[in-house]
Amino acid sequence: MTRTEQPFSLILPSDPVCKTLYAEKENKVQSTCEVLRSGMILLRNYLSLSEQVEIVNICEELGIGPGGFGQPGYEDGRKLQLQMLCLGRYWDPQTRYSKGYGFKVPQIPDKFISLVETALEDSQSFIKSEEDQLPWMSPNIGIVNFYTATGRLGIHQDRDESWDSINKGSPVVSISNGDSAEFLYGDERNKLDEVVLKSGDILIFGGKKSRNIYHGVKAIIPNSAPEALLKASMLRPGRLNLTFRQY
Ligand SMILES: O=C(O)CCC(=O)C(=O)O
Ligand SMILES: [Fe+2]
Repeated sequence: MTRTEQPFSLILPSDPVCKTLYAEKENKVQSTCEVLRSGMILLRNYLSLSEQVEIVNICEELGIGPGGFGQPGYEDGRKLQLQMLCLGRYWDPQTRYSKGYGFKVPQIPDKFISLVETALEDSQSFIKSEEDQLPWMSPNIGIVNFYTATGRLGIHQDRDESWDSINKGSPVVSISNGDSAEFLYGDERNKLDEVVLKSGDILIFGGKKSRNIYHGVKAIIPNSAPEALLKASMLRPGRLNLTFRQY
């Protein structure tokens, strides 16, 4: 991964007093649980405003430090259209999972581990049929992506984890913050459904039927982030997505 010349900051310069005031004005929207397909669950509005602000702050702290955000790319110079921060293990499209190069990869903060585990527990208790049930996992790797308004992520499968993890359908847990994304998914690369992932949503996909789905981010919807989040966190325009898995 090429480290950007200047460390990449998620946050716009702001007045700290104003931040606190907005963070206190919490207005939690009702969350819902939706089965998109067998093994694919969307927890809508799952995160409160203060949880979203905390996620931005934790990612900012890790992201501007050593081993922080960078724009990963290929040997031929092509780059992914996003800024990436790896947790637990380094990943880039060229070398896949590796130890990284000359910097320590930050560990997944405990806050994120417990958030992922709670979301997975909630999904498991929502799923009634044995056949559609999601296997348990405790995350040890995470990827944080920041997309600006022109950011996107090509259609791919998540298949760089261990054979054991993929084979048992260990779920991927994806947390969205900031601007919404048009997210594509399906069994075939050329036949995809679309769902809009919004700030505070958690998407989970796993099990035999959905762990290997093709998916990608078609587009970011500009100016769609909740105003309260922007005011409370000073997150720059764009989308912050965190995905967690067990290696
Ligand atoms: O940003 C997203 O919603 C998807 C991220 C993703 O697919 C990945 O990191 O593998
Ligand atoms: Fe992915």
